[in-house]
Amino acid sequence: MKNIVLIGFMGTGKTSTGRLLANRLGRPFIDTDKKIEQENNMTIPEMFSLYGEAFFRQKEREMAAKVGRYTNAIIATGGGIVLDPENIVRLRVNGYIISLTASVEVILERTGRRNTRPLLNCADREQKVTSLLASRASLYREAADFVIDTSACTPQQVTDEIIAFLRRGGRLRGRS
Ligand SMILES: Nc1ncnc2c1ncn2[C@@H]1O[C@H](COP(=O)(O)OP(=O)(O)O)[C@@H](O)[C@H]1O
Ligand SMILES: O=C(O)C1=C[C@@H](OP(=O)(O)O)[C@@H](O)[C@H](O)C1
Ligand SMILES: [Mg+2]
Repeated sequence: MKNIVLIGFMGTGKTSTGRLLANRLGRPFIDTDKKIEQENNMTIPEMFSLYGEAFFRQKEREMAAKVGRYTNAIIATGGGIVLDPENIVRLRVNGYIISLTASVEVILERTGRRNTRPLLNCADREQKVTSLLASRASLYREAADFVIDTSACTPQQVTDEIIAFLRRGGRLRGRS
């Protein structure tokens, strides 16, 4: 079976929805960030501060190539996976690409709880989210087989939508 690959901005719920979806479908769950941390024995904030963002992006590229060869898995990616179009090419070979979106307000609320995202470790988080989102929104949209706005949905409802998408045979039927 094809992988289900969740893409989207930080705080759209890729990690939590992916885990829930995998549990519900009884399929393996992989979070690329978590796997990068485990394989390098270092957290992402440590990686950014010790070696810089470019180092993390290289690890992320290698991880996209690796998990792109899996089958049957639910794969939650990091929000920057779309920055290299080759990552999407590799993830699409065996997978449906599902983009989760959310409003700036919701993203700020969800990412404000724990400070684990180095890119949002700044004075003006709202300005940062707004500008990063503006620069990435088209990348998420263009990569997606299906788009789900999670702003007013629980993770449970988002997984329901993904399961309905799969039951339709992964065919796009309008984007919500
Ligand atoms: N649909 C949702 N509704 C409410 N809270 C959510 C939803 N999805 C995720 N969250 C919460 O938002 C925070 C960020 O979610 P996470 O899954 O880590 O997002 P991502 O992996 O896309 O950055 C977590 O505290 C999580 O519990
Ligand atoms: O958007 C980004 O560039 C990033 C998103 C993070 O993952 P989440 O989207 O799961 O928060 C993590 O990969 C890293 O902090 C960089
Ligand atoms: Mg995540």
